[in-house]
Amino acid sequence: MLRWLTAGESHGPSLVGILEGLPAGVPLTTDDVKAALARRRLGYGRGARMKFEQDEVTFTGGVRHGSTQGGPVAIEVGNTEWPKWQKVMSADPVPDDELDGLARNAPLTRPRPGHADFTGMQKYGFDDARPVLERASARETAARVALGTAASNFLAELGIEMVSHTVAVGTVAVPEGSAVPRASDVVALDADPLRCFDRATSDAMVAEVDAAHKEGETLGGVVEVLAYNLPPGIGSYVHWDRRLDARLSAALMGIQAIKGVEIGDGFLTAARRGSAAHDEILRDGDSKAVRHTNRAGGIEGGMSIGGPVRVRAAMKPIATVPRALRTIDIASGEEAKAHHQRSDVCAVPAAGVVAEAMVALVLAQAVLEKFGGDSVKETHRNIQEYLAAIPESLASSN
Ligand SMILES: Cc1cc2nc3c(=O)[nH]c(=O)nc-3n(C[C@H](O)[C@H](O)[C@H](O)COP(=O)(O)O)c2cc1C
Ligand SMILES: C=C(O[C@@H]1CC(C(=O)O)=C[C@@H](OP(=O)(O)O)[C@H]1O)C(=O)O
Repeated sequence: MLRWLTAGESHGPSLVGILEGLPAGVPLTTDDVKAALARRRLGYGRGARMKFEQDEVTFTGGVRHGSTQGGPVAIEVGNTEWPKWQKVMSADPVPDDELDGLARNAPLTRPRPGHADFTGMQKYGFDDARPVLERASARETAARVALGTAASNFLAELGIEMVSHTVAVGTVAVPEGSAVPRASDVVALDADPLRCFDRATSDAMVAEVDAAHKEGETLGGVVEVLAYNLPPGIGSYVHWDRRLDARLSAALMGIQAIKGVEIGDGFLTAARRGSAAHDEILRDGDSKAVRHTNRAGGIEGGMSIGGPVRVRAAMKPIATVPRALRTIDIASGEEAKAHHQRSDVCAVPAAGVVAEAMVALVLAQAVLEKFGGDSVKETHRNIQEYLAAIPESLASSN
């Protein structure tokens, strides 16, 4: 079974990700991971930290000469800002006189509504929000994107390709029925300030971010991930926790600040009449079955149907609002304004890259469950055999 785990704090020396269960023979290099991490730093509206901080990538296991070996893949994402945080975040005890007067070490006692600060302090018994926010921070998503690179390289070897894009920022959304990107559009998407596929909407999104920034506000939005060429039958209808839609939803909801997930047309479908809600099964000429619509987002009965998988995730606005929200100062017991030093105005484009990584991990896991394989070649062979064994009467072309 493919499984993964991350460790590390926002201002620690590094984040670490471990991915276990990936077959041997997946092409994977330091540059691949660096490129993916650079994409996660993109996006109009991100804070200063994205510019001065760098991710340093080191493989510490599982990869040799640019190819996975079958053992756990371990990736370390070092943080170039570590020297500034060494004392504050030291694993070993630091003498009081060395910490005294360090601004970075001042206790954070005004928890931010919308972040993990307050309840994290209650739960772990801290009187300072620092240890909570260090792990709750979405900096952790750098480790997930690093692992997602390995998963998407595996999927690419099987012909499965992915792309993500921004479909809404605040109240600005791409028009209903707009064209969706293909994997080959990634370069153009990454060059867009909001990673939006629609030029006019992207311009309006930039204006929305500028307006929010000026007013001391923050923004959320919606991202979409598409996966092409997934064989039919990935996932299962037999148990709730093996359904592909359930697993994708959990993975996307597990990203910091994601508050809603849609599979295909999702909530829109709920308002439709049945005759306009599904994807009819038609004949492609005289041969294969084909769908001319993709309302279901490529998933029926908890299984991929062979068409593009399409999922959306809704992100709430950033919790560190410059126009700080009311809270309680835990030290004084008085009402106060929540702490704010700096923050992203909008991190929706970055969330799209993270969502793509999470979808890649779940799809790689589900593909391996169905097809197995200790080498990519074996997985590939198993997929080919499965597809070849589907009787002509059931063959589909998308
Ligand atoms: C890519 C990304 C960047 C984020 N940047 C910030 C930020 O700069 N400031 C902030 O307060 N929250 C930021 N967040 C959101 C917090 O991590 C999130 O609000 C926090 O985990 C609480 O959300 P939850 O209730 O969903 O866990 C970011 C989230 C993501 C996915
Ligand atoms: C560091 C990253 O994102 C951070 C996620 C984050 C949060 O609260 O989630 C808060 C910000 O950090 P800080 O409060 O130190 O400015 C973001 O910069 C990153 O994505 O690499």
